[in-house]
Amino acid sequence: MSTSTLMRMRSARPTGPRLRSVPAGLSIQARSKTTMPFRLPDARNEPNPLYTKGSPERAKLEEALTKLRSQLPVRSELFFDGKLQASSTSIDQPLPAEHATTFTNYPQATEEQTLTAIEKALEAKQSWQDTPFVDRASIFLKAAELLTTKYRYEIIAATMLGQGKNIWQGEIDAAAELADFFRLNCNWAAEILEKQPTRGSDGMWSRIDYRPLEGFVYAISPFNFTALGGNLIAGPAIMGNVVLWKPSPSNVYASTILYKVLLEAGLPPNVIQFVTGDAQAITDTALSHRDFAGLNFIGSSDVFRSLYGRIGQGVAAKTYREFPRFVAETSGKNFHLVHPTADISSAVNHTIRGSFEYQGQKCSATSRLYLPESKAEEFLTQLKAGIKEITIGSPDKDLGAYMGPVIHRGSFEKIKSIIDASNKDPSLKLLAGGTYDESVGYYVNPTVYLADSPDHALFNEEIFGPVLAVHIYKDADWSSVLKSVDQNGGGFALTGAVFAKDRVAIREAEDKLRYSAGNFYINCKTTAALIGQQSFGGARASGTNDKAGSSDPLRRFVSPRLIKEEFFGQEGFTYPSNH
Ligand SMILES: NC(=O)c1ccc[n+]([C@@H]2O[C@H](COP(=O)([O-])OP(=O)(O)OC[C@H]3O[C@@H](n4cnc5c(N)ncnc54)[C@H](O)[C@@H]3O)[C@@H](O)[C@H]2O)c1
Ligand SMILES: N[C@@H](CCC=O)C(=O)O
Repeated sequence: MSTSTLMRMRSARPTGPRLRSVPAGLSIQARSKTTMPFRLPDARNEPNPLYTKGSPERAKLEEALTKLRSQLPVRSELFFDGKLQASSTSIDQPLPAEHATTFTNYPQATEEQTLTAIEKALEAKQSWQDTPFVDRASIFLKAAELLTTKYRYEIIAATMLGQGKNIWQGEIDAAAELADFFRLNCNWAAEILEKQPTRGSDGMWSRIDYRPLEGFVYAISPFNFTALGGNLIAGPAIMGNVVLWKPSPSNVYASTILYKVLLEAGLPPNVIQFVTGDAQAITDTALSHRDFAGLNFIGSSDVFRSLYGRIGQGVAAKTYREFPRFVAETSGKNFHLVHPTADISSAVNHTIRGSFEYQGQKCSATSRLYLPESKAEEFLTQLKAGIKEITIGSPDKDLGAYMGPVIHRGSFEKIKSIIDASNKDPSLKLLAGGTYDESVGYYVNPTVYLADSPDHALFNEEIFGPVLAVHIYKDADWSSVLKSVDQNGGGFALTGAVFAKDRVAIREAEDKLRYSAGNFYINCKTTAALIGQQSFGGARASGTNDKAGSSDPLRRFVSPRLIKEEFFGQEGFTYPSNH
């Protein structure tokens, strides 16, 4: 064998670590059609106007609310195959604040329509995945701009009336968080596309082609955040996937606006199919399809369990071409654990917000509170005083109200039955609320029970309403209360917070509660993770913990292909050691 042949052979094998220089996060080459490097706008969070009385933003929002009121009931859409679709049946969503008024009616897709939507999405797949990343990203960046300008007040108003949110809750959800998701998903996608092998050898180049999944992604969104539907579709779509989106029946109208904004921003109509109607029927059709490739779900754990089981059966029966991916963020039973050294008034304020903002209808809402005996009276006195200041009212007729209605009759009935049973339970002491009023809308007063036992059902069932369970522990029992916090919570592990000044106590809580919450907060409430700063998700029964608000879930919706290319021909097949 000639010397030159040996040298070439060696050069085709790894010669040790060698870092290729990757331009610091800037130069993303789209897979096709464009070779221009580009830089995405820096990741940022949308600023929130304050909406104080008399401010220009408040005036614009009031105008949008008045206009929306005058149009009720508004029509939600069924949109697939590039156009609005007719439907022979539709369902009414009452206004949560006034159940006698219909907020919207939304069409119900037939099985045939759902199938057509899937087929049309699959037809659009090739051209969407061939669309350069720069163009896909640009559509979502433009949609964020439209949402925060032209459509800001319209979509906030829709979220306020349809979901029963006050101004602040509407703003942080439907304008800010939604725009953050559209913008930051572009940055996260870029982060993934840039992840390329950094070790190389002379004579060859290895690279990764981040392929979208081969089939379609099925996105199912919950009622409580307009932004979450936007995130469930945006992540997979920016990575080049086509998506069948089934919005929540209790968030159809705001989701319709969101969808139309994407079309206006230039999204080809068949990339995301907007299919409304019966959850089980649409899901049956989607999960029976050979091209079902991934589920992006946010909702309750029980629904996810049934979907997981159903997909498992499909996998066992070889229904699908590929093993479907799932990303699912589900329920919580979230705790505030207060140490004797805590700043009590701060912990009280955080607890009021965590438990009662948006009527406790955040997956992250605080619903378990653990107080040390030495500070319990001080804490509870302040808590009760704070609750007395809480105002409740219609999102648009009483703009100053802190709380509004819960979402629908099903939710109201569930909370009401828990309150009725708790009011009669001798092992519970009612500290605040315990009342509700459905004469006009689905209103539940902020409610607090003190429980004899930390094992009571109130510490273990997700209520999804403004009901807080309190347990008082002896100061000396800090270690055993940590155990109780971990072991209760209904098997969920979404969010939790410790309030303390003592660093040793904080360290102990952080260590002992390592698996009790996917988002663990120190001296701040369990709600309000800020996209891009606090990625979000829980394990155990709270979901797959893929951390919404980061690049992680996007990685689930790509199927990387490793490409290795050699630059020299192979001359001979024997090894040097053969000679
Ligand atoms: N962890 C998170 O990030 C997060 C965020 C928001 C909400 N949530 C959870 O979501 C729940 C509240 O939202 P919700 O009331 O809309 O939840 P839900 O589970 O009732 O519904 C969620 C979605 O699933 C659909 N669905 C319901 N039954 C179905 C079935 N049998 N088959 C297929 N789809 C079905 C609904 O139509 C909706 O689109 C709470 O449990 C809350 O904790 C979690
Ligand atoms: N990410 C939100 C909760 C979303 C669930 O409802 C929060 O952190 O409060």
